[in-house]
Amino acid sequence: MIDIQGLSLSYSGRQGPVHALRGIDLRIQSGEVFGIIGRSGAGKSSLVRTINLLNRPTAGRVEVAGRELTTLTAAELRAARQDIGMVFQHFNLLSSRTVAGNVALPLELAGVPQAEIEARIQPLLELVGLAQLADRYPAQISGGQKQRVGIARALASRPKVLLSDEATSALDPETTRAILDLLRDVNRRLGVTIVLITHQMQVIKQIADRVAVIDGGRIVEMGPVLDVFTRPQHPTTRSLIEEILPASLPESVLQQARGIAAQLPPGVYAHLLRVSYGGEAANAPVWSEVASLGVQVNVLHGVIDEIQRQPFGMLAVLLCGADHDLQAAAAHLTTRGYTWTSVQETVTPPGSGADWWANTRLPRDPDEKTIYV
Ligand SMILES: Nc1ncnc2c1ncn2[C@@H]1O[C@H](COP(=O)(O)OP(=O)(O)OP(=O)(O)O)[C@@H](O)[C@H]1O
Repeated sequence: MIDIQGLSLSYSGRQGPVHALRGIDLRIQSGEVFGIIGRSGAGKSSLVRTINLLNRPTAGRVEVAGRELTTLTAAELRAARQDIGMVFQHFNLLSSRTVAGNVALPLELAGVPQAEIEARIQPLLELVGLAQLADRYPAQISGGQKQRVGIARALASRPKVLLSDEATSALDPETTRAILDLLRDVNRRLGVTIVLITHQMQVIKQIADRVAVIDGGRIVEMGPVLDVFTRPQHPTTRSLIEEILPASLPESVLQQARGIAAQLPPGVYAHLLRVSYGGEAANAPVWSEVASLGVQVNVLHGVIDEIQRQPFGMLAVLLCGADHDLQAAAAHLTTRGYTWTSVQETVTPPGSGADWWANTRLPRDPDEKTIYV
């Protein structure tokens, strides 16, 4: 549905050009909900505004619904944009028009006959749950309701693609969930492809099928959401996921781990792991299997949730056992499709010194210091 190749965009700034997009390649399938996430300034808005050519790229091509947009004349582009609806963070409603009047506006501008406009408006308002508020003005409705108007307006021209630029960033968490549910519903019922820009992993987790992580105008990681959550590869992705389970374990959890570790008999070691898993991997009775290897399991902290109706978990787990049993336990987690990293230094009991850890020979994750300590 969307095919982007070699897309670059530079703005002219006071101190020379600003390279907002640097060679983006992206293919989004028909019917997908595709999330694009990144920190402030990463290039998200630049990218989404280039997909409907509100920004004209410096280089590269943008194909939407089979049409290469950069080659179209102004009139052809206006026609092509009927296939692309857009939802904005701050709703962009006309305060002088009612809810129904706002939804009708793009159809009026496109010259759709009045009778057809009236026939289209009511089903749209019903779809977004605003059938009773058609005659209210924007000042008389809530933020969530305003965004519902924005979504109905974006759908009025029956687009194939809906671009959502931080559509929920101005809303509270509960309203955010409701609006994301609505977008999911629109995607399923109408088959509209949705491209969703956000800086929040929670948003991606709730609604997206696949996600691209953008950083410095480049896509640094891309994949199905569950894979990216359970096996993040890029530091930016990892830091965005920390929104779900923070990088620093609470001091109380570390104290608990230290307390347990301090009481272990000679020859028994403690190893604090941060473990993540998702999908099929959640079906196995992993912790009882690890326990049967002679390793004590203490789940100290974490989240268990779902992504795309599949189980997903991120846990801080203290494993205690003999050296070779700990190694077997870690290998077993890997076999079962769990990913893990060590949180070592933080649980070393005071006074035990380096030797205490030197005796545990679990392989160390090279990134461990940058992640979960
Ligand atoms: N009109 C402009 N002129 C010059 N530079 C711009 C312009 N718009 C954006 N930029 C710069 O381009 C880069 C990407 O900006 P963009 O707005 O796409 O990022 P973003 O990821 O959407 O950020 P945010 O979440 O803060 O909106 C930034 O360095 C920004 O300062």
